Amino acid sequence: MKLYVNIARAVIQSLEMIFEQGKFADKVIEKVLKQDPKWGARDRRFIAETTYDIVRWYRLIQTLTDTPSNDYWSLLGGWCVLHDVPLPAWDEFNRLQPDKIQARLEKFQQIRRINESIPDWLDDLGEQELGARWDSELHALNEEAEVVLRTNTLKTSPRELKALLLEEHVETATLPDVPDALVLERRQNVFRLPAFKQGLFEVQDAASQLIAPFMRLEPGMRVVDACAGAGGKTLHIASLLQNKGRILAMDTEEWKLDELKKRARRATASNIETRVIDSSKTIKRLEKSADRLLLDVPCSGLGVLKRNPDAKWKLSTEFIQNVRELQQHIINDYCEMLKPGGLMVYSTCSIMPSENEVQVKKFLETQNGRFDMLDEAHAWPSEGFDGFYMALLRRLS
Ligand SMILES: C[S@@+](CC[C@H](N)C(=O)[O-])C[C@H]1O[C@@H](n2cnc3c(N)ncnc32)[C@H](O)[C@@H]1O
Repeated sequence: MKLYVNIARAVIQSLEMIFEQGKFADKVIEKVLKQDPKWGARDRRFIAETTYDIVRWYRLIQTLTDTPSNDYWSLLGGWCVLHDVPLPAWDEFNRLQPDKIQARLEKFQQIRRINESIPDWLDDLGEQELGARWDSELHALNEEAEVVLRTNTLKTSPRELKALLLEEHVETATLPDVPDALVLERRQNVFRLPAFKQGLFEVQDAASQLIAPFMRLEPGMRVVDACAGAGGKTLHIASLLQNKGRILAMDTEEWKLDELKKRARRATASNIETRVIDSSKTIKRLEKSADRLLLDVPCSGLGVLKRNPDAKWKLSTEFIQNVRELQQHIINDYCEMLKPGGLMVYSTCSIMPSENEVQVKKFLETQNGRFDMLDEAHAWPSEGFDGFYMALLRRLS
């Protein structure tokens, strides 16, 4: 493995955009990779994977190289040393001493927050909230995320899709507990495949694919997805309803709903209506209208650090506190859209109890017996996919 200067520059540029300009890692990679059409698949993979890896291990590499936090060349050099990539004799790497880096690795491996590369405050929070479980979950959150597809059952079956992808040289594996999921054997860009353009699948983590089936949907139902975003779960709901019944997809961000509409067209999901939430009146008008309600609320994202490792450097205690308040507001106000006897799912992609079971408990207490909980489940990062929480609640009156 040899490091070429234009590839190294692309990694440095990506790191600067993520750390200095606060941009999201996935968007940065997408933009940087468009810069040079001559880069082959290996170069592209190297730029993307190395950037993600340095973001993931930022604190560890910075400690080992003993450099200022914005010295991205030293971070890349440190990454090369740790991955046995020969350091080119470039001025940018002059100050690095590979032997020292290796020696410091042994020392700092003993300190979890450095070895697992996490800010002190976040390590404290995880420990406080999850106790002994935090150690294994934190470790798992540093693994690379799998690429998982969700078969669009409005157009094909997992079996047919698997065979078709194989013809396109994409090998996948099925998952026994997630019927529509296919896991890629080898990471690759699936958005270029004809099968994607034909709407035969969406990319959606296996844990995220547990949410829609948890809603106990039946074709013909009236469903409200109140925090629909760009519609990852809305489209899954549409598949499960077999295009029968109605889905109202809502969000405060219009641009996300616009993206949802595009995806729905590709998927031939014909029963989705979108509505922007611009005031509390939008919710009030829908009182007692839904058989099923999904509240996939905004959260810290602390269950999905495998795919968004930059979040651990951007989150703050203040943000998490604000998001907890928003979650309480959403569950208490939006629950009124449910018909008596209807079911709602409260879900997050966080593993922190303060955003999950604690929120649901607080909600049930304030509702004085109007709701009860029928079921609750966790998907843990240590089980191989993203971390999610889901609670199934019933409106009694
Ligand atoms: C976890 S994301 C939803 C992801 C989406 N359900 C999916 O599966 O792709 C939470 C969404 O809630 C939206 N949101 C934020 N504040 C909201 C509010 N007060 N009411 C409804 N949605 C809100 C955000 O714009 C974001 O799209």
